[in-house]
Amino acid sequence: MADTKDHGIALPALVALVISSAIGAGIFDLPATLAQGATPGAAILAWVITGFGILMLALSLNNLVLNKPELTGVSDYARAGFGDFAGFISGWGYWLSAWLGNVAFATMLMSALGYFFPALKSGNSVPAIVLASLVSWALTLLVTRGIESAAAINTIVTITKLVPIFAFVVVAILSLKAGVFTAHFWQNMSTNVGGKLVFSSATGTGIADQIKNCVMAMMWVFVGIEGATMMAARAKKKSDAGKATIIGLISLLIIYMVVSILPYGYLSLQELQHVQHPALLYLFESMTGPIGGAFISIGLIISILGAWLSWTMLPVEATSLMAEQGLLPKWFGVLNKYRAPQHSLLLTQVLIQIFLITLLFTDEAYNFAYSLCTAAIVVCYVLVGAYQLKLGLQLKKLSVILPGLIAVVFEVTAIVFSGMQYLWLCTILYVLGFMLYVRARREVQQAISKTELMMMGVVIVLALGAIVALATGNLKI
Ligand SMILES: NC(=[NH2+])NCCC[C@H](N)C(=O)O
Repeated sequence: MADTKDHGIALPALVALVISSAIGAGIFDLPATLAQGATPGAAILAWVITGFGILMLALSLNNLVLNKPELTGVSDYARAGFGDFAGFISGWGYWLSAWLGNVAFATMLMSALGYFFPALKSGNSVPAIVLASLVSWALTLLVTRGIESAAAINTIVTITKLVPIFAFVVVAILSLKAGVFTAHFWQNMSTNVGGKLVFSSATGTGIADQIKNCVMAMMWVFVGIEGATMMAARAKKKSDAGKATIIGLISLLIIYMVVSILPYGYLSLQELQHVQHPALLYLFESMTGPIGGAFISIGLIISILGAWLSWTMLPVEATSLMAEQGLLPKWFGVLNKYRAPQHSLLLTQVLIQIFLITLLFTDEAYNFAYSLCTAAIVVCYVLVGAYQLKLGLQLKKLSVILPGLIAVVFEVTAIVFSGMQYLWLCTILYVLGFMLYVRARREVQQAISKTELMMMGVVIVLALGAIVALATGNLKI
């Protein structure tokens, strides 16, 4: 295979792709999300750890893309490495994650609109849920009518989301009150490292707990990186793909760190914890005035709508592929006259609708939705890392083994310590998947193996446990 393609994507464009595909809604609330659980010192440490873990995942994906070009989509790696059932587990997780993330987008979009229309502010008031549902149905309808995201639209969306973020960074630097930042930062670092208390009772926990509090949010903002690294296969030069992944990820890490850490130098921790959502918007408003707030809010609205549209198309691509592979019933793959998988789109939208309604009953709608999204995608990420690890062991090559191994260890540790309850909730949605899987296997006349049955059994028991825990109030959402 030639190393250079004539029509491939050049390095700068690839880097931009990696960056813009991960930035959706998360960044716009990062300062408050992190301040709720950590002091700046702990947050920086958490960024370094998460950044490294995700980098290993990205490197694994990159290696797989280049060496297994015949495989498409994240779930294909799981299937190639560990069989059909693993492929199903990964694909279903990816699909769940995609639409659960859209629920988070919905709440964030409403909060952003709340800047202009206060009734929507909380993100999960009745008017907000009604409007979010309408937007969601509209996007689904557009995709059902065969709309494809045009390159021109993507460029506009990328610029409109990056400009406000950079404006925020510049203004935040100018607004830094050196005293606030340095005092808090070092004070926390030293007291934390000493294993004792931090300056605020609100985060009166040790450094390990503070890191734990950040990890889900930090992983959430990196979701989407897998799509961009897959695009790397279309690079002009093969070697550019790896470079783009690394440069893109490090740039992203820097942007996230700067955006989330600077505000610690503008407001005290207590104030930061109580900033309205989306935090970036209200921080910018307080730094520059109401026009500044409107500016960020419009950037945010466009960013979310753009990301939401692509995340409406992505999950049904996954289910179509699964239908083709006999992992889901053929019903999922049926295309309408616009070549869109309409059944799958409709089912996804109905589930989003149900979830949007349940948000009325949670206090932390946004946190709840993004944590579920992150937990679900961790399932796919672990399987990607595991496949990379398996290939590395076969090749006996440390440079292949290490990224896979570290990615697996990072993802598993992160979810065990930070998001177990969300993963547990996801098992309920897996039960729905199993019913479809069993049907699909019958369609392609494949028997379900004993191991598969056993694994399903375990998940079903866990799911029942989750339902009981929810009903008895032992599992809080
Ligand atoms: N709908 C989704 N599944 N979105 C996942 C991407 C989230 C993105 N990283 C963000 O920060 O907003």
